[in-house]
Amino acid sequence: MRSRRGLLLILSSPSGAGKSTLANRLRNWDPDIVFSVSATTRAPRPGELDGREYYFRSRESFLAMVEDGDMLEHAEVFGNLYGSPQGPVEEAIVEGRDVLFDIDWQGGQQIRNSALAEDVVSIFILPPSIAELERRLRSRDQDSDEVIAARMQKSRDEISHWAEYDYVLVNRDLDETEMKLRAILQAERLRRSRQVGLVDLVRELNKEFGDR
Ligand SMILES: Nc1ncnc2c1ncn2[C@@H]1O[C@H](COP(=O)(O)OP(=O)(O)OP(=O)(O)O)[C@@H](O)[C@H]1O
Ligand SMILES: Nc1nc2c(ncn2[C@@H]2O[C@H](COP(=O)(O)O)[C@@H](O)[C@H]2O)c(=O)[nH]1
Repeated sequence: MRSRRGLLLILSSPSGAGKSTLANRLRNWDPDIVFSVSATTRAPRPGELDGREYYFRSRESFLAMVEDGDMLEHAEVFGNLYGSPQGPVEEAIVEGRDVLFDIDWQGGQQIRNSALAEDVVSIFILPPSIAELERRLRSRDQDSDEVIAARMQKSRDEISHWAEYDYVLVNRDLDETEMKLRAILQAERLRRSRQVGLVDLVRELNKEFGDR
């Protein structure tokens, strides 16, 4: 067992700013991080696998999970339901493993207002410009013009929640943003660790002072 509870690292941003890309990079850097696989009623994109990117569920089965109290948070985003299953999150944090969420501002608010609030570190990712946000959504080449237009329209609303987050990063250069994310995670881990050996070390240091 590790000397601290795992932390809940929440990434939010307008659609296309780079959350999923950054989340994948962070997981490659530290494979011990648990990614919270959300459930959604959205249809899978080409290449997405059930249980890897999302648990793809019907509306009925999603609502049954909510009804059974199995969701830590859930929200309607761009006309579909999305939610974070609670069980894997609780398991991970008692094991001292950190959990990474790629969720919208509504989910971020719900987790910050939950019993797990003390474990949360929240990060908002801003795009460098609206034109670049649209370019990224188009470059992903996975959504129709209609879906992209709807996401662009909602981006203003998502961005209006930036100040609710502990950290705000502008994702200009991917390598630079990844380094900043790593730095935040390392600092927050240190801040929360109980530093088990510290009391003994300080006793030793004081003893050395006494011997001088
Ligand atoms: N700093 C960057 N510079 C250039 N392209 C980027 C940068 N960050 C991400 N991208 C690209 O932008 C596109 C959108 O990124 P991504 O899918 O990670 O966004 P997202 O915030 O997870 O979107 P959604 O909320 O819709 O899931 C991808 O094609 C990704 O490769
Ligand atoms: N509140 C929640 N929001 C979620 C969750 N999983 C994903 N999301 C957000 O939805 C949008 C769209 O995602 P996409 O995969 O369809 O592009 C994006 O902002 C995600 O962050 C969740 O469990 N809860």
